[in-house]
Amino acid sequence: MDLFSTEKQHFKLPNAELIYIPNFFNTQESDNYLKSIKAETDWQHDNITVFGKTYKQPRLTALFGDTDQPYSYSNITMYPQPFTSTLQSIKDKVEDFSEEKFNTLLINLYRDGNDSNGWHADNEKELGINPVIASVSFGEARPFHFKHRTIKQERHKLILEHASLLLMKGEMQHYWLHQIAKTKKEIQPRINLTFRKLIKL
Ligand SMILES: O=C(O)CCC(=O)C(=O)O
Ligand SMILES: [Fe+2]
Repeated sequence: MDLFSTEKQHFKLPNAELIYIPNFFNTQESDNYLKSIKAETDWQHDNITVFGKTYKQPRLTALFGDTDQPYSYSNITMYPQPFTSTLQSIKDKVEDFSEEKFNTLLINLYRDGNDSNGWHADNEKELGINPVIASVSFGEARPFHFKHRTIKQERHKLILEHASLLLMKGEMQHYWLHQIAKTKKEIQPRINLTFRKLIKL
């Protein structure tokens, strides 16, 4: 099922709340953000270990934070860099809209259709119970697939367009998995920023 339309969308799903805002930023500023974040970020290309085998992660990443608290997922530990003024101004706008405070930002760079992000939930302990995650997209539109862990007919996709904001809320990270799949299409790079709030455990 395709839930997408061009209007601001508020989806009330079983065990999740999703809010999608196309054109949260204007096109011109988003074009500039895409270029400057891509060029100015010190990208990492980490190894991940899945079922005992080690691979290069199929995308580049970077972590930014207000604190020096590291963030660990899939056997990777990332150490934050301080927010740049560009990233801080994006964060301010996302915080104003969402009425949430974030202290950590994970950025993904999907260089082309071979880059992806496999099925997972953002359910690390340091995100707390029912985290709000704010996800900003610049560049090539990519489908965001999400599926309920136990209600098998609950499988959806949302196209995350250039300049958009997606808020994931409620119990989403407990009951749902999400992914960005590979594609054979010739596509341009995409940058995704996920703002998170890490708590001290
Ligand atoms: O690229 C996206 O839209 C999703 C990124 C994501 O799920 C993550 O970094 O945890
Ligand atoms: Fe995620």
